[in-house]
Amino acid sequence: MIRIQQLQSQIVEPAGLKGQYYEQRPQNKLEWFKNNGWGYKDTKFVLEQDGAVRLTGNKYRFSNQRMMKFKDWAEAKVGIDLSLNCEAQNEIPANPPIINEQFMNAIQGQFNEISFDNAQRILHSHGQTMQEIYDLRNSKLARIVDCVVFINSHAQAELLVKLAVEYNVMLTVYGGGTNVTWALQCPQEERRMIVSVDTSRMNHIRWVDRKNMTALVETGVTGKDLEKELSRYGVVCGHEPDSVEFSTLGGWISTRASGMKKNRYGNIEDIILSVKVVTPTGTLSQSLDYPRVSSGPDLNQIVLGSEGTIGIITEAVIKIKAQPEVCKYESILFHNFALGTEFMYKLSRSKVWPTSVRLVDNNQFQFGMALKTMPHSKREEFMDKVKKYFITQFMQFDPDQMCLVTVLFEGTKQEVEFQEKKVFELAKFYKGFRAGAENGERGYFLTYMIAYLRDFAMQFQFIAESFETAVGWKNVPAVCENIQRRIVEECSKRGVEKEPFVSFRISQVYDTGATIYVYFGFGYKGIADPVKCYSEIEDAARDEIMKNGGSISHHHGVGKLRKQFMQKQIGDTGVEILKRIKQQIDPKNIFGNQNLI
Ligand SMILES: Cc1cc2nc3c(=O)[nH]c(=O)nc-3n(C[C@H](O)[C@H](O)[C@H](O)COP(=O)(O)OP(=O)(O)OC[C@H]3O[C@@H](n4cnc5c(N)ncnc54)[C@H](O)[C@@H]3O)c2cc1C
Repeated sequence: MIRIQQLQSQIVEPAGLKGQYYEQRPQNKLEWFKNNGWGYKDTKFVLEQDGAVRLTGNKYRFSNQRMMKFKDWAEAKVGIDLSLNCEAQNEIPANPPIINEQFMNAIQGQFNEISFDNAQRILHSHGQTMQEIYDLRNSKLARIVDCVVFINSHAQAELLVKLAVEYNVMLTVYGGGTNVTWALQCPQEERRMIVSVDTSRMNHIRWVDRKNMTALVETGVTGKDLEKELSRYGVVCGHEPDSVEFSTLGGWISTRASGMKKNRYGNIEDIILSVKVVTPTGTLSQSLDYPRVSSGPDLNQIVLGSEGTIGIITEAVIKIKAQPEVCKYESILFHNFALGTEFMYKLSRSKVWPTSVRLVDNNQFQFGMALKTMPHSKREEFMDKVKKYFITQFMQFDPDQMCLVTVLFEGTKQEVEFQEKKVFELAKFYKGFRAGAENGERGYFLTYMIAYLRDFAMQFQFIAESFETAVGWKNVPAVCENIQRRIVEECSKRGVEKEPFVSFRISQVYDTGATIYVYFGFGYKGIADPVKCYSEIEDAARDEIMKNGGSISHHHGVGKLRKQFMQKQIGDTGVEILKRIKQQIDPKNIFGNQNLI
C-alpha cells in the first residue's frame, strides 16, 4: 500500500502527447524510409565527378560533406570497382494477396488502418540483411504478407489475436523492420492469410517514475523517439543499438538486443523489468516491478529472444537512469590488434568499464580515416599532416598495423575523470597513444553509416554484411584468425576474384569474454549467384566460429538465417523444450514465422 502511494506521487503522466513523436517523420514510413535499402530516403552516399564521396541529405553530422579519401581507399584496399555501376530496380512485383473473407469481415471497423497497398506489404516482409536488400534491388521478393494492420493499443492487440485464432490467420509482428536474421520473411509454403501487425502507432510512454527510476512504455516506440520523450523528464533509457533510429523496444526485446552503451545501462535483458504479451492462449501480464524476485523461473526470459513466435509484446516496464552530466568521446591508438586485445582483456579485469569501449582492427581504422571529411581550413590541413607525421614517424606506429580503441565516457564529472585516469594508465602500459575525441566520435559515426555504405557498395557489384559472436577471452585470437582464414579459403574455392574484405571489432567486454563483430564483403562480378555464394561463406564462417568456441550470436539473434545452428548450441533437449513451449502457447501456430527452431 505504501509502495502504491509513493509510486503514484512520483508518476508524471504525459498528457496529450499522442502523435507528437513524429514531428520530423510522417506516420507513413514509406514516405521517409527507402523501399530497397537502409535508412532515410534522402540519405545515401554518392560518388561525385571529381572522385569525392558525399553523404546526401541533412540528417547526420557529416551530411553534405565531401570525403576525398574514400574512393582511393575503397578501390585499393577493399577492391570495390567503382566503374561497375548497377542501379537498383524500383519496381518490386507483389503476389496477389490471399484473403480470408470471414476474418476481414470480423476486423472491419475495429482498427483505424488496414492496408493492402503492395508497397506496405513489401515493406513489412523483410528486414535488413544484405540478402534481402539484394533481392529487393533485383525485384526478387517471393511470398509477402497479405495485409498490414496498424494496431494502436494493447486492447487492439488482444482483439486481433483473438480473431486470428478464430479464423486461422497467421500473424507476424513488425517493429522497425531492422532485424538482420530474415525474421520477417514469410514462410514460402504458408497457405493461410498472413497479416502483419504493425506496432508503430503504439509508441507512447504511459508513465515515468523518477523515484523508482522506471517507466512504462508501449513497445512500438523507436529508440530515437523513446530517448527524445524521456529527455523531457531528464532521464534516459540508454539502450543504443546501432539501429537505434529505427528499431523498436518490442524488436529489442524479441531479438535480445544489445546496445553500444551496455556497460552503463545494460543489455536489453538488464533494462526490462516486466513485459506484457498477447499470446493465442491469453495475455501474460506479470506484476514484476520489483528490484528482484524469487518466484520461480523468470518468465521474462521466455519472451526475451522469442522473435515474434509466441505473441505480440505490447508494453514493458523499463529501468531508466538520470541523464549523464558528462558525455565524452576519446580514442587510443595501439600498435597492433594483439596489443589492443590485451588492453581490452585487462580493462575487463579492472572492472572500470567506460559506457562504451570498442577495439577496431587496422582495416576498420583505415575505413574510419577514409571517411574523414575535407579539412575546413589550411590550418586544419596543416595540423592533420603534423599529427600524421608525429604518429607514424615519431611514435613509430605502422599505418598498416595500428588499430584504434574508441571510448565513450558518461557519468558525473568525477566518475568520468576517474574512469579516464584508469583507462589511460592502462593504455600506457600497452603502449597506447591517446588519439583524441574526434577519432573516437568518427568511430561511432562509422557504425551508423555502415548500412548506408553497404548499399553504396552494392551499387558497384560488391556485397558486404556483418555478423557477430560472443566468445570467451582465451578464444578471441583463434576466432579472429580462423574466421579470416576460412573466409579467404571459401572465397577462393568459389571463384571470388579479389581478396575479400574482412575486418574485426571487439565491440563489448564481459567478465568472461568479448563480442567479436565481423564485416565481410567481396566483389561479385562473374559470380552467377552472389547471394548464394555469400550465404555459403557466412555459414562456413559461423561453423568456424562455433568450432572455436564462439556462440551462434551475441545480439543479432537467430531468425531463419541461423536456425540450422541452434541444435548445436542448445542441444536436442533444448530444442525440444522450445518446441513444447511454443506448442503450448500457440497450438494453432498463429505466430508461424518459423524463426528460431
Ligand atoms: C544497421 C544496423 C545496425 C544494427 N545494430 C544493432 C546493434 O547494435 N545491436 C543489436 O542488438 N541489433 C542491431 N541490429 C539488429 C536489429 O536492429 C535488432 O535486431 C533490433 O532489435 C530489431 O528491432 P526492430 O524493431 O527493427 O524489429 P523487427 O525487425 O521489426 O522484428 C524483429 C523480430 O522481432 C519481432 N517483433 C518485433 N516487435 C515485436 C513485438 N512488439 N512483439 C513481438 N515480436 C516483435 C518480429 O516479429 C521479428 O521476428 C542492427 C541492424 C542494422 C540493420
